[in-house]
Amino acid sequence: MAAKVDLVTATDWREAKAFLQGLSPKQRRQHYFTRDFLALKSVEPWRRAGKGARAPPDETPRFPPAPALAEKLSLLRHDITRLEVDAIVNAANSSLLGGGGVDGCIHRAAGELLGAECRSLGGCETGGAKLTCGYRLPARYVIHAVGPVAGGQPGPTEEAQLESCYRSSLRLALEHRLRSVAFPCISTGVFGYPSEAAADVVLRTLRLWLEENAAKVDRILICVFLEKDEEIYRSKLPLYFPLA
Ligand SMILES: NC(=O)c1ccc[n+]([C@H]2O[C@H](COP(=O)([O-])OP(=O)(O)OC[C@H]3O[C@@H](n4cnc5c(N)ncnc54)[C@H](O)[C@@H]3O)[C@@H](O)[C@H]2O)c1
Repeated sequence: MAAKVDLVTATDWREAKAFLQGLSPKQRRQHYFTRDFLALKSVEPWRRAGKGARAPPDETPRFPPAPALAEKLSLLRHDITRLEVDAIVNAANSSLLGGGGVDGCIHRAAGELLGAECRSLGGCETGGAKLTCGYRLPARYVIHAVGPVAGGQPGPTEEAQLESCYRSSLRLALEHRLRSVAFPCISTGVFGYPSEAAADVVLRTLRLWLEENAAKVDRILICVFLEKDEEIYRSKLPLYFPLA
């Protein structure tokens, strides 16, 4: 077992990462930045939470019902830094050196060691993703994904880059045998990707990905922050993950 590390004062991210990776889930809880975390078992799968959701009356489902896939997906409105999952995805920028928005929240909650490990990564291209330890987060890992800067007018390139963020993040999760991954609404804040258009890209991507990989994960969580995003996803989920 690696030597005990104080995550508040430690300066060596490699030592801290090795220490955390050697801890049981129960032991890790002593190092969280918050006591107010949300355990995965407290988050309902869409198969149950979506019972009352209705698609817009003039729209028809784009995929057939797939209850088994709806068991692997969750929608929740929460602060992503408080989710106790294998990985949370960060809406980063190509420097990976932090910033504002959800990026700022994640770096503040994880602590200085997250920035130290990010500095060792040498940035990340748009549409790509890189993995770090979660440090003081309840999430074991952070997957830093770089979304497109859409500035309100996404074209085919930005749409493909947004899809690539999700696929790259999920590929990393499988490579590291992570079974629960929470996504924020990547690119829909400062990067200006319209929320409705982004939700269509996200839900189509997650539906197709889960059709191929459902057995390899326990849960994919869409973690929105704004009420408007919760409403958008609740109205679009029945189009991509119809329950009957
Ligand atoms: N000055 C800066 O460098 C600066 C300023 C603002 C944002 N940013 C960030 O914004 C850029 C990425 O843009 P983006 O639109 O992909 O990201 P974003 O602007 O963080 O928005 C992405 C989504 O995350 C949501 N969000 C914010 N906080 C949380 C939270 N605690 N939990 C869950 N969701 C949350 C937010 O409402 C939005 O729906 C990056 O540069 C990143 O650093 C940077």
